[in-house]
Amino acid sequence: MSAAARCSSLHAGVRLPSAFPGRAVDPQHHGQQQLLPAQRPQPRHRRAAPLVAAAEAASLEEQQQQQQQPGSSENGGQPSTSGRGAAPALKVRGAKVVVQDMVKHFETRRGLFKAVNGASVDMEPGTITALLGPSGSGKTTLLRLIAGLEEPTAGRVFFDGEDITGRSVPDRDLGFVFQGYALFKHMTVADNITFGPRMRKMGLDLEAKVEELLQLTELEGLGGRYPPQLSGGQKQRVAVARALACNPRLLLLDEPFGALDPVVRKSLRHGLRDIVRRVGVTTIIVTHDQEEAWDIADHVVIFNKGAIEQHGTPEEVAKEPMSPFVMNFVGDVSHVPASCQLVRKMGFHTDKPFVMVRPSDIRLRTNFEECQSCAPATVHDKANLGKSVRYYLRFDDDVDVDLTVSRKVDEEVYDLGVGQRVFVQVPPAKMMGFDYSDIDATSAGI
Ligand SMILES: Nc1ncnc2c1ncn2[C@@H]1O[C@H](COP(=O)(O)OP(=O)(O)OP(=O)(O)O)[C@@H](O)[C@H]1O
Repeated sequence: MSAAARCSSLHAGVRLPSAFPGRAVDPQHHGQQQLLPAQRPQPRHRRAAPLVAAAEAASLEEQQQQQQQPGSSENGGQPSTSGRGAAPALKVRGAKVVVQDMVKHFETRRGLFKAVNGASVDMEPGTITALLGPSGSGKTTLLRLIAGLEEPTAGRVFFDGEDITGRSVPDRDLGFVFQGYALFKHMTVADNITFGPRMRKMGLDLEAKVEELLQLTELEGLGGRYPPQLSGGQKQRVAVARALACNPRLLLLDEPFGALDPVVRKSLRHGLRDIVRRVGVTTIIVTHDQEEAWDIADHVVIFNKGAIEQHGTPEEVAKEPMSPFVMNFVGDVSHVPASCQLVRKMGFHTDKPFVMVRPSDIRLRTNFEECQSCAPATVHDKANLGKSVRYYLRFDDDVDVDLTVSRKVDEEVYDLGVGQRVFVQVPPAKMMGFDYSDIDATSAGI
């Protein structure tokens, strides 16, 4: 198998199956809703990327299952999106990273500011962890603390059990990719890639290294170009190749796709996932894009006001949000008064004034006889969003809840008209009481 073929996931428009069966098609996140009318087929409850049609999700799932057959992984037992192994020279043993009680205070004119406030998280070797959270919640600061670019006020970082908190940046075996890529414009692609090994006098066969990395990142033939002669996606791949040139055991990416348009982003993130899996490097990515985090990461860490609100697999965090903040931050929710008909009918009790409901937890029926405990509502409006359809449901006490379904699901299952009566059920266990102060993401500081 040629290296070019190995990197096929980097081709724009090529869609690789997810390496994580069951996650990329999770109905709990950006979910598809359930409609259970009489004599209607039940929808397939799975999620691909938001608004991906159920048929596409089904075919993805089949591909994922094939990928997961015993013996299908050639990457040290790790799932591989391509079923192909890394070039041996590029393969590394990713570090196990443990962040313990990390605190960072910045001096500001208004006093000390707590940017990171007691963050603890473990990252297993070779895994991808996404740091997610609102702007200013401390994601980049934690990344910089792990890199050694900031000195912690308190807390420790361990690589493979070794305390590296006091080590300099070059002594940490890291690779970096930043949003702007920070490529050297006056150097060729090849020189950009070999910059690190040359500075560190690593004594590598630089020509061979460049070839391997150009192949891995599908940039063959572009080694002699200068950065201004590259597209945004190509620059991003050069940045990844350069970050991997010193065989890092931890790769840190801060909004690596931020400057790219959504189509290129999607294609590149699948390529990146494939590359880091094959190389085996432990990877931490800061992103604002939840779809990106869900698509690429084994673990997600949700930040709020400098603290970690929750971390776990994307499924865990989406299905079992542990706080109103996480439930509100991850995926779609509707906010309704705790005293409204829907909440009372479902028998949900809370001492909070509001309740969150995920559209993906809504069950609809068109026949009251089938669900006498349901809350009646009317389809108040229906919006065609291209690949999806949004229904606006109005309950009899004038409380509104909306839900979005893919066009295919709508055609095959929903097909409701404006003014139609529906009967709504939401499992009380899926509701969460909250006050607006619980979901306020304004930075705390001190
Ligand atoms: N050098 C600094 N001095 C003072 N405050 C800082 C410094 N660096 C970061 N901060 C503050 O710390 C908080 C966390 O910043 P950080 O960049 O980690 O947030 P973030 O979650 O990465 O945000 P974004 O998603 O917008 O990049 C912010 O309020 C920021 O203003």
